[in-house]
Amino acid sequence: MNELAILTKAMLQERKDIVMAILGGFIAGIAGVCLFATSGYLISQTVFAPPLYSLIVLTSLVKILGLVRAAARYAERLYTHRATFSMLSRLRTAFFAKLVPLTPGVLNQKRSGDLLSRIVGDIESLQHYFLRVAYPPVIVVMVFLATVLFTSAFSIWIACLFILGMLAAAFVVPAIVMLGQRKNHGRVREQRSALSTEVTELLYGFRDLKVYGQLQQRGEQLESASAALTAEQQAAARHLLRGQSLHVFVTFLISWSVLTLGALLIVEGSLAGVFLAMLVMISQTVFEEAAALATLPAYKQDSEHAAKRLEETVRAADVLAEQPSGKLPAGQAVSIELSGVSFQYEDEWRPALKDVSLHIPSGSKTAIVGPSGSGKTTILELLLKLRTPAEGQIRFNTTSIQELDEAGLWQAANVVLQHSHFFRGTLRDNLLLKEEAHSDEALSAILNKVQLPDKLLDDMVYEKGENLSEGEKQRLALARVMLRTGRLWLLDEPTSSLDYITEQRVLRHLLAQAADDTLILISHRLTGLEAMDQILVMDHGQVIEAGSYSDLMKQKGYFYEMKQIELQMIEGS
Ligand SMILES: Nc1ncnc2c1ncn2[C@@H]1O[C@H](COP(=O)(O)OP(=O)(O)OP(=O)(O)O)[C@@H](O)[C@H]1O
Repeated sequence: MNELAILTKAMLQERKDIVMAILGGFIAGIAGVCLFATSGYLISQTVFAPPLYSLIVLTSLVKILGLVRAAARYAERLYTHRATFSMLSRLRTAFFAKLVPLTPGVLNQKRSGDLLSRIVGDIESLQHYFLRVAYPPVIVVMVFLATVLFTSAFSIWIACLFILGMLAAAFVVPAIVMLGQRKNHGRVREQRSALSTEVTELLYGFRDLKVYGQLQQRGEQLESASAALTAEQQAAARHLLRGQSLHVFVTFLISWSVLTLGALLIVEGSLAGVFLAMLVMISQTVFEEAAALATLPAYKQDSEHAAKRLEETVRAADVLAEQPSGKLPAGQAVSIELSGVSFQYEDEWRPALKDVSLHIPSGSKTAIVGPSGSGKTTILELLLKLRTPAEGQIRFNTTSIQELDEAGLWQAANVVLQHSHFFRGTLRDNLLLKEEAHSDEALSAILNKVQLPDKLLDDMVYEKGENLSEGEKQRLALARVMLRTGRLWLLDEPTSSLDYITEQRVLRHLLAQAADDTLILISHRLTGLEAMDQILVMDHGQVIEAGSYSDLMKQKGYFYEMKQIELQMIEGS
């Protein structure tokens, strides 16, 4: 199956362990059959009061076979599990490698809880494919053929009975299980996604839900999702149990049939009575090996469904697989040109950007201002190749953005997005996200520049920066970016939560560092923009005014109006 190609590839990569596992499984299976056959024969032999040495040989054989079986089973378990865990780790890595390039797109379409459940649950389900789908039939066939060959030496009829029993165990029982499985196909997985989604939403929105008095209602929703998952899991477990019981029933049916047929053959004189117990014991052991076949279709369907969902999640990655190799010139400031750029978000009725053309000279400082929703952030996202324009061209120097490798672009840009993420760890860990080498002195100097002199590098930061104020988060994000050496700065409202004085101090250091670099600053506030070479004013996805601060003030257009309103508000407050 197409969806399982990645799994088959992972299995091939573990072929050494798989061969060892098959060898161990075969030896354990055959040793088990021989052990019970010998025990049966030993029991029958004792009736004839055989010489002591033959009893000693038989009991020793039983002991040796017991040991061999245990050792081979241990080896089988060791190698199958080692292969499974290595495959799981390969699958996770392969899935993440495909997921990372398309993360912005995937996150738009999928709820994060669903994505989490796919990453964790579905990949884990794939471990069953090797352990419970691909591997058991190989062992069953090998052990069974050897057993049938051995049995046929005593009675061809009993060998035929074994074949009949195996057909029932390998095809009829799994087919019955499969029929039942169709009914609850994928329901456990869907319920797990639903629960995971509820949990993440509750965790992310805990504070807001509490403040708005919605916590109880959400808690009840979570409980009902949990109960639904438990019910589906119980139904699936009951179904598997029914399959296993059916298999045990077939095993006993065959054992009784062997006993009856054997008795008839003994009466007929075509089978020596001393072998009857041996054949009955063999029938019980050889079908024990085939128990895994009863649940095989259920696991097969489950693995295929998991593989399909994972494939759906990363399908777009194949489209994006070919990455251009162009790079921004290292150590040089770049110019940026947008000509006739339009962009519309999926499922949105109006474009976020309409025919935007602008030029940003290399080494210049540009501010983009405009009302909320006017398309400022969208421009940055297009420049970072997080989104692709529907129309128009974007060029860095003379190179089209389509020819640039996105990783190289991110490497060359110093970016602060509207919401920076903070991880649980020390302040130092959060500053050195890229594992760049910076001394503690350099880190402390940066903390001073962003007006956080009281913070210590060993201070703990909680998950998502819970113990930091919004202003502190913004200053730490700026400190992070100021530790980088890129010559292109893309800053999306990096100081919106700072008071005016702190903002001006931080921006002064930042502009000094970026003196010769190309810098784009998105700003809601219009204060301090005198230092910018040009200001682009946006409204409804278009650049409606462009020029230096003094030009725009002289024009007395939209920017001038906005400035007057801001001044009135400052005076009024
Ligand atoms: N992920 C998205 N999916 C769909 N529409 C979006 C998405 N992000 C933004 N938009 C829409 O695109 C338009 C431009 O948004 P954008 O974030 O670029 O504006 P902005 O000027 O940066 O706003 P703000 O100043 O509030 O950050 C808005 O109408 C917004 O609703």
